[in-house]
Amino acid sequence: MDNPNIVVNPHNNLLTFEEHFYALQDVDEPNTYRNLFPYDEIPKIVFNQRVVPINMPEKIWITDTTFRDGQQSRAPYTTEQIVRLYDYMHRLGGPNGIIRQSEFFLYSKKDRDAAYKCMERGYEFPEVTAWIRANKKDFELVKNMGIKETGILVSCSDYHIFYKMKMSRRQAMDHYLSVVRECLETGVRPRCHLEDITRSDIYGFVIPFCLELEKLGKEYGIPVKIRACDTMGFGVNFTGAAIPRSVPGIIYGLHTHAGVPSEMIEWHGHNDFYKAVTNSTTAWLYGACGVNCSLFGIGERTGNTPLEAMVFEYAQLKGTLDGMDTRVITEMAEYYEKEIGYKIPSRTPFVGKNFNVTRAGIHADGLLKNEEIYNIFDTEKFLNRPVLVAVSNTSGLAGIAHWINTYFKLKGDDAIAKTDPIVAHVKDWVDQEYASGRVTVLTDDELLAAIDRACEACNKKLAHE
Ligand SMILES: CC(C)C(=O)C(=O)O
Repeated sequence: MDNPNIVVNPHNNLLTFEEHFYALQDVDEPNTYRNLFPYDEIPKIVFNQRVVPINMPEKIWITDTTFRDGQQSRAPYTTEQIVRLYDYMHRLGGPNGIIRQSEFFLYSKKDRDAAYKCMERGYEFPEVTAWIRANKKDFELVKNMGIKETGILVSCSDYHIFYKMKMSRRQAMDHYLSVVRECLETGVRPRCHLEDITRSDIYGFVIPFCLELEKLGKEYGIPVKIRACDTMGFGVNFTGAAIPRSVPGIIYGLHTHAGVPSEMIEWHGHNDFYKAVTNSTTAWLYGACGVNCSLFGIGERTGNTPLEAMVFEYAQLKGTLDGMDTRVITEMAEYYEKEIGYKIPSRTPFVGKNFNVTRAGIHADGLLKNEEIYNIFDTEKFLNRPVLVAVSNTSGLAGIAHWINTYFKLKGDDAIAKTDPIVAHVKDWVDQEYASGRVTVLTDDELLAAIDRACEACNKKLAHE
């Protein structure tokens, strides 16, 4: 054989090198990786010291699952709410389409109406894609609606294959391939959601399966997307950690061994171990172009990767926002709280009420001297959210002065100093409040009233002098 990349198997079929080495391992018993996931113990992170190279694609992007995985975990949005959020996402993602796609259920008429209404907006980005039952009728529906891509569930761990689907790996793979073929026959681009990849047999199932998917895609001239779903949030990004938990290892395997181009690899994370954001960033760094996110991380259990977080990860990695308008994030948060009625936890980065609010007096003193000392970046410029000091028993004169300056937008020579008598008056009142047993922070209205009283008192004093 001249070509060293072609191998002849015992049945005399010509196999590529990868197919030969990564043949499906059709095991009799499920591999549940009991050493990693003992179930009656906390899952383990093990290291095999295999290190794979960083390989960030030149173009990276975000895809959105707010209306699919995000909606699975809450009461359905109304059509108007979906369209409004979609409009916001279009503005946030900017003209370069950094928020590239958004996926929609098409099960009910209401689902389809929402998808239609978003498509009618005529935006190039985010492209509307589908999530459907994997059968011919639904592929036809996708096609007839003019949608080019649909998600298809292809669960890949033995937990799913053996326990949920009650199949062997071979049966599962054949079943998935026949469904994907049907999709390709309709002319719709399949996006294969490899559910539970972080508990799957990467070499024994995932890579052989992806090699077959690649072949199918080539046969139909339609590239097949691979979405690596960290369904239970088990992924880790530590150097030298072993697959299937290693995010770098999984992305490397898909790209290098299964030959999936970076543009066709997407990571879908969950936050069960607080790692959704960092795992998604890792997926970018090791060769996935796409990370799939939901707005504010709202999704199953602990949620998905928050979309707004990846906007800032993008900017940090690329050194540019590439046209994204981050101020829209604040508008979305306000809309979400006022119109949808969801209270964003106050400490949520970038959007929570307190994300850039400092309370301790000593910090407030620093802020008053130079706000960079206690603010992550110019949050007023990028999020329309000036850095704030909440007034409490520990705020001190500096905290109260900062609150007044921020609230009344007093800058430069107009700014009030912590030595101003008005500040001292307000502080006396604050001290009395806490001395009489108060434990909560002061509200804006209470502070405004205290400032009015302080101004009156100072004016009276001036009049007497
Ligand atoms: C159901 C699948 C596709 C998913 O969203 C996940 O694995 O989190």
